[in-house]
Amino acid sequence: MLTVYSDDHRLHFGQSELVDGKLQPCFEMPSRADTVLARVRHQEIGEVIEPKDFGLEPILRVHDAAYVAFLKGAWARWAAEGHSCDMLPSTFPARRLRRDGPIPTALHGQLGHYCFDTEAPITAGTWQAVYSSAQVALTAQDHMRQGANTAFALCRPPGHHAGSDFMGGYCFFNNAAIVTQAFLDQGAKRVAILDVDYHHGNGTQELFYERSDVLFASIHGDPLVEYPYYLGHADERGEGEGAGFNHNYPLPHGTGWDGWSAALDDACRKIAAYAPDALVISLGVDTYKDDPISKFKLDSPDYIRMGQRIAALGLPTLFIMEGGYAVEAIGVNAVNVLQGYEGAA
Ligand SMILES: NCCCNCCCCCC(O)(O)C(F)(F)F
Ligand SMILES: [Zn+2]
Repeated sequence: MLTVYSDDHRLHFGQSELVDGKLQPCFEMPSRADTVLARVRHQEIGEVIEPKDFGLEPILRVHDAAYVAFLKGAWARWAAEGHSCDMLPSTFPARRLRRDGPIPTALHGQLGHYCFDTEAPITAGTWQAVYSSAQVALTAQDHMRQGANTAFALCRPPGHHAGSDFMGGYCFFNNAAIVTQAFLDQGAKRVAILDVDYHHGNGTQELFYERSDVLFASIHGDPLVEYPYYLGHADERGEGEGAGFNHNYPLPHGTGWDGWSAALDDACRKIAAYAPDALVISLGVDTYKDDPISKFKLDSPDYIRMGQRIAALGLPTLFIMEGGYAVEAIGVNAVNVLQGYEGAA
């Protein structure tokens, strides 16, 4: 299996996230990608290549142009105002404030408009890192366009919380959505996205919620008790054209393989019935029992089983790296999925 990776990810290293009232070091750190890459190489799962540059166009097929322009120019404006620390929002358009009114011209006003939380710090290198992360995903997708049946996009920063015009939860560009749209633009009729990250892929859901050419299935911590809190319930089944093409599997804290895999089996049944031309996996491994910010109980052998069940669908499958914060185990767990998929584990 080909892996696509870019060293540009280390240009993004937020120094602080606001958690429990305190600025704390970011869990989403460069060593995450380094550890996965080391395991890819150690297990010799296949070639590792750098991304090609497909430009902004495929990104703009998913993300709002004003949002992309904001992201691209944000740091320079922040630095010009004399700041050198991470750029984080402090004011948001909550209910009954005008969310679709005039976008403020002030930097802080724009920042709150384009963020949904205080967990996507913009730094000097963030633009380059997120641009390259999207190119990593697009290069893996291009490998499949050329005939490969699978590929692994070792993306960092992750993407599944990012919507058309907002960032949050360590995410800026929705890599899984960008490659999904690329498959469709290249002639695919239907694409399924299976999000196995511990957190609901609210951004991915939002992007395809009213469409029937993308089926979205997500297995995640119940939003009643888990981030992102405000999307990811089982009654969210899609709207309009998209009704019936969105499947959420919210699960309680403490869920282990038995409960988790029951949801996986149901999601796989729905994906099989949908008969997509391609399957995109938002591969987060923060479902791991020792993950510092998550509360499921999967263990490393379970990730092999996860890969095996995904393989049983017999679909062209593109793996997109999302979350996972037990850095010592993220390599084994992510690559276990890939090796389970390939039957090599
Ligand atoms: N007290 C709640 C803290 C929640 N902090 C934000 C968690 C973000 C999770 C990001 C992720 O793992 O879903 C991604 F895949 F996008 F990286
Ligand atoms: Zn996550």
